[in-house]
Amino acid sequence: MAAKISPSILSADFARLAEEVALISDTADWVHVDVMDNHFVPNLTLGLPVVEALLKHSALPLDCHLMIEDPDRWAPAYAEAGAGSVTIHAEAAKAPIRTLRAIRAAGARAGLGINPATPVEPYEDLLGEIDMLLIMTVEPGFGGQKFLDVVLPKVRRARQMIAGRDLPVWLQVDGGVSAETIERCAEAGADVFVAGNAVYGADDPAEAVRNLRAKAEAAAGD
Ligand SMILES: O=C(CO)[C@@H](O)[C@H](O)COP(=O)(O)O
Repeated sequence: MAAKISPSILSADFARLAEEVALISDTADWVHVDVMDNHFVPNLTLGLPVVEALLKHSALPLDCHLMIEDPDRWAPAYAEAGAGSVTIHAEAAKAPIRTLRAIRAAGARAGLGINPATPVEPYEDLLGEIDMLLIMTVEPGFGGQKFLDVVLPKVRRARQMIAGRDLPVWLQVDGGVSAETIERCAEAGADVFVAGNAVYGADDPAEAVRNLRAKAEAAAGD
């Protein structure tokens, strides 16, 4: 599958979100929105009202990543609001199958996220319930952290699991993805790349997205 780039607005100027999203709307595929509640992760960002507002101003679908303690309660509302994709964390969800089905029933793609130290194997049987598996390549909570190479073998195993079941599940990596690290992620089998600092920290965010895509596709042999 061709690489998909999902710039994270965590690294954008929160006071100018619509303009920041417009900067990448011609070159990116998705807009990654990090919802953090200061419980599941030690940071507080934004929630449903901001997502609803942003939906009216984004030409690209929103890829909402819920880093919150109670995703079972909140995830369906993001899908109903019009998010293109809603990802819940395996470590937080108490009823993941019900919640993933509710996300799909509301018309969004359902994502399951796992932290760097969470093994992927226990979730193999859930692959049929999801459209995307998100593997964190930093500890969740903040942008601008160093990429964790130690997670790459898990990305490789996840790709094998998905291929083994012949499922159309996208494999997303999130955290520390940059022009220096994206090739390693693509070689390991990732096909959706979240990048915050590498895009919004660049002088030309649109060009940064083009560059990331070119590197990912070259590494994947696309
Ligand atoms: O979910 C998170 C952080 O928890 C990410 O989406 C970051 O926002 C990615 O930012 P960079 O590491 O690419 O700067």
